[in-house]
Amino acid sequence: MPCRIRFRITWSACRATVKPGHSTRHCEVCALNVEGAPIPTNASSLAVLRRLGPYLRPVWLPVTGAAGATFGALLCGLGIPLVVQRVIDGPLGSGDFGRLPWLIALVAVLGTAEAGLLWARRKLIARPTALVESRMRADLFAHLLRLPVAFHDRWQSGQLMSRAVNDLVTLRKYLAFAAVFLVVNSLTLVVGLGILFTIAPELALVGLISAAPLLLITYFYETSYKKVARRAQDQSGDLTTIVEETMLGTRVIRAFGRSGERTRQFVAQARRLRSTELRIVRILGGLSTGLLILPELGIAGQLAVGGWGIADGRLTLGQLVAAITISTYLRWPTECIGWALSETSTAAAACDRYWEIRDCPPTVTDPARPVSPARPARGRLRFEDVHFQYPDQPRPLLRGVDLEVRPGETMALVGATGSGKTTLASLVPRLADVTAGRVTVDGVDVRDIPLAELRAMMGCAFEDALLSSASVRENVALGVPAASDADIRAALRVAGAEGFVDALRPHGPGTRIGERGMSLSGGQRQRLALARAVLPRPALLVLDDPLSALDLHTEAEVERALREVLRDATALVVAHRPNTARMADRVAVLADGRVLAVGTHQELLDSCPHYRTLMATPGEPGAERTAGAGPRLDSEAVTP
Ligand SMILES: Nc1ncnc2c1ncn2[C@@H]1O[C@H](COP(=O)(O)OP(=O)(O)OP(=O)(O)O)[C@@H](O)[C@H]1O
Repeated sequence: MPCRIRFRITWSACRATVKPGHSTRHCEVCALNVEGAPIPTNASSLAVLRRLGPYLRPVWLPVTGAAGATFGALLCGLGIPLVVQRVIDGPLGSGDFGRLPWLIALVAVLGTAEAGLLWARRKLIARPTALVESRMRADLFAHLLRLPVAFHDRWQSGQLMSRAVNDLVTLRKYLAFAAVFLVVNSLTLVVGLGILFTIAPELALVGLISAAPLLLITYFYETSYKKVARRAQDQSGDLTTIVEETMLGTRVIRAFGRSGERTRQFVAQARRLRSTELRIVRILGGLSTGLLILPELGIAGQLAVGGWGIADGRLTLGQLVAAITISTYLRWPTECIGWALSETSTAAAACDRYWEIRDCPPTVTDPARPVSPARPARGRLRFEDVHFQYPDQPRPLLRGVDLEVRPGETMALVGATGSGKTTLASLVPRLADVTAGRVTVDGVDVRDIPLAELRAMMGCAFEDALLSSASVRENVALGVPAASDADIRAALRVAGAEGFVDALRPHGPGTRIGERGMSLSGGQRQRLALARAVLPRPALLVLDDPLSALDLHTEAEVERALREVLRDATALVVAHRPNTARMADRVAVLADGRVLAVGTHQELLDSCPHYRTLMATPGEPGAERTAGAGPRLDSEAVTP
C-alpha cells in the first residue's frame, strides 16, 4: 500500500511503500506518523526530558533552591561522621574532654540543619512542579482542541486521557523527587568520595573500585527498563479506554448481554498490564540487589584494608570509623541514584507519550492572510470541484462535488448511507479541509476566513446530538454564552423543546442534564442541539439530519418552527427522511462522490431514478410519491 502520510500532510505523494503489518501509521521515508508527528526515536532519556526546558525555565529559581536545600542537607549529614572522627581521635583518644560538649553540640546543629533543609526542600519544590504539571496539561488540552476531528476519530480517548492525567502526574512526581535526588545525590557521592580521599585515600579507592560495576548495571537496566515502562503506560491507556467505552456504552453492552465478554476483555487487559508491571518489579529487584550488594562489599573491603592500615600504623581508629561511617552514609545516595534512574526512564516514557500528541500538527488552522467576507454575510455557499479523502481510506470519498446554495435557500443533501453527506457538510465549518477544490462562503474560501469568525457565522447541529453535563441553558447557549433568556426561549421554541424543558425538575431550563445529556431521550437531545444551532440566528446553517429522532407529531411541529428560521438563513440540511427533503427549496443528490442531480423534491421524483429509489419504502413501489415522514432515505440496500 502506498504511504499516505505525507500525502495527508502536504498533499504530495511520498515514494515509500508502507510495509505490511506496519499499517499506515508510520512511514520511515517521511519519518512521520500518520498524524504528521515525528516517529519517536530511541533518543536517550536525557534528550527526551530536555524538551521540558520551556516549562522548567520560568520555575528554575525555586527548583534550584530546592536542589540547593537538598544538597545542603546531605552535606550536613556528611559532616556528622567528620565530627565523630574528631571525637574519637580527640577527646576519647587523648582523654581531654574539654572540647567534647562543643563537638556534641555541633552534631546536634548539623542534624537539626539537615532536617530543616529537607523541610525547606519540600516547601520549595511543591508549587513550581505543580505549576509545570498544570501548564503542560493546559497546553495539551488546548492542542487537542486544535487537532482535526479526524485525529480524534483515530485515537482512543483512553490513551489521550492517560496522557493528560497519569503521565503528567508521573512527570510532576519525577521533577519533585527523583530529578532533584538524582542531581543532588550524584553531587553528594562526588563530595563524599572527595572527603573519603582526604581522610583515607586507600579506603576511598576501595570504595570507588567496588562502585565501578554500578555504572554498567545501571546502564543495562536503564535501557531495558525504559521499554517496559513505556509498554506499561500504553497498556494502562488501553485499560482506561476499555473502562471508558464500557461505561459510555453500558446500555448497548447490557442489552446485548455482552457484560461477561467485556469483563473478560478487561481482565485480560488488566493481566497484560499486571505482567508488565511484574516485569518492572523484576528489573528493579535486580537493580536494587546490585545497588545493595556492591556498597556492602565495598565496606567489607574497607574494613579489611583499614584494619590492616591500623595494624601497620598508617591509619588511626578515628580515620577508619569516619571512613566507614561516610561509606555507610553514601549507601543511601547510591541506592537513591538507582531508584532515580528508573524513575528517569519512566518519566522519559511519559514525556515521549506527551510529545507524541503535542507534535501532531493541527491541520485545520487559522489562515496566514485572513480574509473576512462582506458584512452582513449573505450566506452564499459554494462547493467548487471539491475532493476529499480520509487519510486511512484507499480512495477519495468525494470526487469533484460542485454545488451552490443560494442566499436564503434551504438545500437538502440526500444520498445512500456512506455516500459522504456528513463529510461534505463538515467541510463547511472546517471540521476537516478539502483535499482539492474549495468551499466558499460569499465568494471567500473558508480556509481564508479566521476560524472563530467562520464558526460564528454559522450554526451547526449534528446527527449525534452531543450535550455536556451542564444546565439546559448552558448547553443551548454554547455558541453565544451571553444570550438572553428571551433568545434562549425563542430558540427552544423553534426546536419544539420549550414544553419539555419547562417541565424539567427542579429548575426548568436551569436543570443540569446528566453526562452527555443521557438523562434525556434521543429526541429531546436532538431538539436541544437544534436550539443550540439556531440560537445565534446565523447566516448559514448546517444541519445533519436534525429531525431524525423525533416522532411524527413533534417533527411536524419542529418543521413548522424551523421554516421560520430557515427563511432568513442559507441552510445545508443532510436529509435522511422524505419530510426533511420536502421542506427544502431544492435537493442535491450525492452519489459516487459527486452531485448526481439538483432540483426540487418533485422535479427529482420525476427526473432522477436514483432519487426515486432513495425515497421509496422498500417493498412498496411508488410509495415515495405519498411518503410522509416515511423511512430513512438512505437504506443501505440502495445503490445508485
Ligand atoms: N474519520 C473517518 N475516517 C475514515 N473514514 C471515515 C471517517 N468518517 C467517515 N468515514 C467513511 O466515509 C464514508 C462516508 O461517511 P459519511 O458519514 O460522510 O456518510 P453519510 O453519507 O453521512 O452516511 P450516513 O447517511 O450513514 O450518515 C463512510 O464510508 C465512512 O466509513
